[in-house]
Amino acid sequence: MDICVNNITKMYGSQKALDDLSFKVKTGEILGFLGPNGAGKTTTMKAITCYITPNKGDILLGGESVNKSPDKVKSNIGYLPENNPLYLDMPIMDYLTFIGELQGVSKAHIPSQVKKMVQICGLDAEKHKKIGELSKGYRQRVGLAQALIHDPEVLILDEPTTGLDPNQIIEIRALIKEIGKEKTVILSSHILAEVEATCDRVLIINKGKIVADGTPESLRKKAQGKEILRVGVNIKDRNKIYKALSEIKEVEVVSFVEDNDELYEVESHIGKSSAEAIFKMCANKGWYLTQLTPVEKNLEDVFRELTQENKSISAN
Ligand SMILES: Nc1ncnc2c1ncn2[C@@H]1O[C@H](COP(=O)(O)OP(=O)(O)OP(=O)(O)O)[C@@H](O)[C@H]1O
Repeated sequence: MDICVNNITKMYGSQKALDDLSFKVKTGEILGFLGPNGAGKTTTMKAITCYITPNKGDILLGGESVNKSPDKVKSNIGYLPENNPLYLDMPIMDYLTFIGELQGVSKAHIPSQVKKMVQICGLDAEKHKKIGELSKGYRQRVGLAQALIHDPEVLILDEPTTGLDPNQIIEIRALIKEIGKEKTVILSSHILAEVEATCDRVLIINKGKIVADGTPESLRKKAQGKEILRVGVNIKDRNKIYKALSEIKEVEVVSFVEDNDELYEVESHIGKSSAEAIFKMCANKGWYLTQLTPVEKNLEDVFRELTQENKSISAN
């Protein structure tokens, strides 16, 4: 089921939490929603799930509007809110049955749906425990199970791995990827590795506006701009190498790499590549080239660049 967010603005008093925000998510996509604290991720998710009403704009889920048909929209959404609020005194099975009833699953189907969720979310070994007796990772699984109990087509997950240990994070990410094969998923995070590991596409939001949109790979490439090469030359006289590299016409900046007296970082002029000239120069001089590799910006650099300054890129 497609999601179309059309020009939504949300004000909290005089504060603009969302500023004319628009984006689309296609059926079957896992979209990572990234942004620093206060960027507007939770507000966007609450608007999609009809928990808040935007001051302007509309959101369509499979063509149904959050403004005109909120009940229809809600019936198609599974939501795991930030901090995963759960009834700690309830046993897992009772809790899932209760949520199934609230979500309008027919009485006849509730036992089989609960059983299915327990199986999909890997809760079988713990299913007779009270929620308060579970580890954080298992509580998160219960949160996912409650979001999925009515078999929604869209899943909205607000920071689903917050507070989990590294093993639990890997398990929950794998579970989300598996679920995402059949559902449209939006997942918010400020952990870059999370969206890289789980999502097909990334939206970066800052101050209520989209500042980047694309696959993790395409965003990295777009943000790359200039070629940066890591160059290794096995010659003791560093200044001699530095001077020779600096004199190559395609090269703009040469830097020493700390803690390694064989390595240099070479930045080319915009639109130029220095790799061939560096290779030829070393061959001509009889210098042994130990490394010539492009330095890739990672998503963390892209994120920092885009959320510190008012830049924006689209990699679609
Ligand atoms: N109920 C509210 N009343 C007033 N301001 C709010 C309310 N909810 C959110 N805000 C403000 O709206 C802005 C966006 O908040 P939001 O919670 O959507 O950000 P976020 O990207 O989810 O942040 P975080 O990563 O810290 O959870 C923030 O400046 C926040 O203080």
